[in-house]
Amino acid sequence: MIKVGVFGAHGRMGSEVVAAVQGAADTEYVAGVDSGDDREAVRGADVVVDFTHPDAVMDNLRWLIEQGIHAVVGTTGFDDAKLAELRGLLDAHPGAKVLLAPNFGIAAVLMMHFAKLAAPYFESTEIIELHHPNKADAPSGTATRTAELVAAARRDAGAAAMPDATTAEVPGARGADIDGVRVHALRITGMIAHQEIVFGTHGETLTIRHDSMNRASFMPGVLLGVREVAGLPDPLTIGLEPLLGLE
Ligand SMILES: NC(=O)c1ccc[n+]([C@@H]2O[C@H](COP(=O)([O-])OP(=O)(O)OC[C@H]3O[C@@H](n4cnc5c(N)ncnc54)[C@H](O)[C@@H]3O)[C@@H](O)[C@H]2O)c1
Ligand SMILES: O=C(O)C1=N[C@H](C(=O)O)CCC1
Repeated sequence: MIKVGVFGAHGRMGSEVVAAVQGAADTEYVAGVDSGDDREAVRGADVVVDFTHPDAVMDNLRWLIEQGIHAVVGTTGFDDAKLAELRGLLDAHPGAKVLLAPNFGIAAVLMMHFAKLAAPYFESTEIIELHHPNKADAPSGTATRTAELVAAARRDAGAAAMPDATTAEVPGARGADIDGVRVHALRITGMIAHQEIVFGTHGETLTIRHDSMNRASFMPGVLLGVREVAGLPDPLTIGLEPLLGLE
């Protein structure tokens, strides 16, 4: 049995994770920790799953790594500075492994993979992400990672800069520039998590769309992470792709 703790246990995602861990045959739920609770409650866990807040996650990870507890992290809002700090912490405290995935939906991971494959064949690519209005970070972690994957695939293929004649712009009208890829973030009541990647070339367009209909959709990916994290080859793994044989 894999002993599992949950940080953010009272939240929208954390409560789904508690139910998934309690329902799986090979995992044992140790404890849940939410804002203000003592993290000591998860001592004894092999793995802690973190779905908290971009402002809280680094402090949680520092503690877990110092205790040698593996972490499966869904919390978003990671930038280069946070990733560098995380790598430093893992170097200083060998033992704990961290799996950090901006999206645990298997179909969402496939969407990112397909976008990476398509990117070199199109002059233009833009991303539209649509989420519920309670989300703290924009653009989403998924959109940011998709933009980075598209940009890297275009660079590897020697693609020219995307055409864009805009010279007069109301700030924000063209979205955020992530590694040269425009990302547009919508916050819409009633939605959960959705994304479109729109590709265009002469006379043809391609749109790849993914929709999460509920938060249970993320649980197969979270449980896969819980099962695999201890055996991952590197201290830090970003994205679920290697666990699905996609790279
Ligand atoms: N990777 C994925 O597949 C995926 C899917 C959905 C959401 N997310 C991300 O997960 C995060 C949480 O999303 P949510 O919708 O569940 O948010 P939420 O606000 O519903 O839940 C977050 C919970 O964390 C708690 N919390 C805050 N600080 C804490 C701390 N220091 N220790 C313990 N608990 C703390 C809050 O009280 C809250 O209960 C966000 O960053 C979101 O973008 C990722
Ligand atoms: O609900 C959220 O918040 C989500 N966040 C992730 C992101 O930022 O990509 C994944 C989808 C849901």
